Amino acid sequence: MNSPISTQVIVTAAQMQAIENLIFQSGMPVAALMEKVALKITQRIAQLYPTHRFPKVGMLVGSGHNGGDALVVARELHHQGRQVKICSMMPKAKPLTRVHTCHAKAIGIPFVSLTELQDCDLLIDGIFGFGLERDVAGDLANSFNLINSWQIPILAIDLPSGLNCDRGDVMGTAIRATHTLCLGLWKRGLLIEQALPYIGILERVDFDTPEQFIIEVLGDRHPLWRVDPQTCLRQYLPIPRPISVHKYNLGHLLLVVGSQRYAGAAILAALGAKASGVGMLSIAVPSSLKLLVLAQVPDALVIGCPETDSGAIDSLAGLDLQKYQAIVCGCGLSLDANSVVKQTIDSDIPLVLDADGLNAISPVADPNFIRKLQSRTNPLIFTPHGGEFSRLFPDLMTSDRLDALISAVELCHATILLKGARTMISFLQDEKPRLWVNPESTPALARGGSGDVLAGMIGGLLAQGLSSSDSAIVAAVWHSQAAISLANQRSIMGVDPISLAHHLLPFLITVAS
Ligand SMILES: NC(=O)C1=CN([C@@H]2O[C@H](COP(=O)(O)OP(=O)(O)OC[C@H]3O[C@@H](n4cnc5c(N)ncnc54)[C@H](O)[C@@H]3O)[C@@H](O)[C@H]2O)[C@H](O)CC1
Ligand SMILES: [K+]
Repeated sequence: MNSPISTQVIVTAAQMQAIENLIFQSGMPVAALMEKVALKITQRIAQLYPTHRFPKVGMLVGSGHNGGDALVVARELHHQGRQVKICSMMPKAKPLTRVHTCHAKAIGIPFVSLTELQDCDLLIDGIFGFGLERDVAGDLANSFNLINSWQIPILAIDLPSGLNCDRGDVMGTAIRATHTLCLGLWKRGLLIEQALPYIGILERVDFDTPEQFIIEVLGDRHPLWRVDPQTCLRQYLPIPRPISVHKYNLGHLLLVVGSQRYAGAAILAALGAKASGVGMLSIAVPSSLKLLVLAQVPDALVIGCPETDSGAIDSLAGLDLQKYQAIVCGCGLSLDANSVVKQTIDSDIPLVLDADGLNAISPVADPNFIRKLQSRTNPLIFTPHGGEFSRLFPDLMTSDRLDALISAVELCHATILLKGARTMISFLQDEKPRLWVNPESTPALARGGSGDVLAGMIGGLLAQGLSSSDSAIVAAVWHSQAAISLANQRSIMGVDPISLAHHLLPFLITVAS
């Protein structure tokens, strides 16, 4: 994923502070950086919240440099003609915050009690940034709850006050922002699902963090990265095709999918795979589903397999798995096809395991089986949602999502795509774990069948020669961006999986233009 490092790296508060210290030690004054950051915040406020619609702005100011940022913003907004009021939320302040307080008073900005901010059109949250040390409690917690009850738009500087910068959890209570301007580098806690209800729309305000300082603190094998969706799609899609290429050189993908109970999943995975542009698509289904699937995907080679009494695939007898460039196994398979799943793992062909393909191997606990997974020479991709992940790795879900995912990857050496409001993809790179967060999605995707489309897309990209990590990341970004685009056209209720699959390619044209 080729973008400047500062646009993609995810850091903890301690790492951000260490990078900031290098900036200061090299000669940049703290006050100068605060001015630079605050001016950029002010410019963004002017774009997002124009004066004619948001004339009265209330500043919530804490004791640290987050409060200092807010005071510089207050000064600038005042000079630009807004009606600014400031509420100092804490009695003491750091020296730099104190001098900005004095200046703001001297130029006539009123300092008021909290309740006097209730008539504002916009609130700026500069109470805590990455310096939050303990739970928000007592009167301060009551103030946070009061602010949240007002229904006034709130723009949070760096992060919503009360959110843990690293874990994204609420420390006591937190401000529910409508917009968050993350300063400098992406903070870990802002990319964690439980923080989402507090963050609103998330943006990063760049202040030209020097790359050498980032690398000095993070090293060159930093694990946590945020995908830039537009860059990712432009870099990888559409997959270029030589002018005289043959369909057999564009990958042959096998889907091992479907059961009488879950027939639709086979079709949805096939539609996702088709959109990937894969050269040849074969679909192994229980024989009773063959005509149904063929009618929906006439361009695929549909293979009717022997089936169990319950209508699941009984065996892949007669299929030479070695002739495929990739296999997707699991969508709608049911739990009666477990032996088939084992067969696909034993084949050592690049493999995507989804849904019942994952349930068939849950929990991953037997040391011999783990060794078998580790010793595969070809890519193995797991695509669990949270529930499937917990069943796969019951001992790991106790820690936070990012840590749990990295531990799972270290355990079984697979590429794992953990689905959710912030889908994360982790894998080993040069034997070290790496994790990418897909930062944009839509709740429109919380719908049966979305995951089947995704699994097919990943398989199609894998069969065409993308690495396992690139296949998973590119498919996740494409899937979610197409869903966002479709939701904009048809509302959040209109993103059913068939429509989504049909929208994948038209959406791609809009990205390229
Ligand atoms: N490189 C950058 O990202 C820049 C960051 N800036 C801004 O500075 C803040 C971080 O500032 P800092 O002073 O370290 O911390 P805070 O402003 O978050 O506040 C800490 C302050 O609050 C006290 N405190 C902590 N927890 C509690 C609590 N639960 N209850 C009461 N009081 C608490 C603590 O003792 C401190 O006094 C960063 O987020 C940016 O907004 C720079 O301005 C520009 C560069
Ligand atoms: K804040």
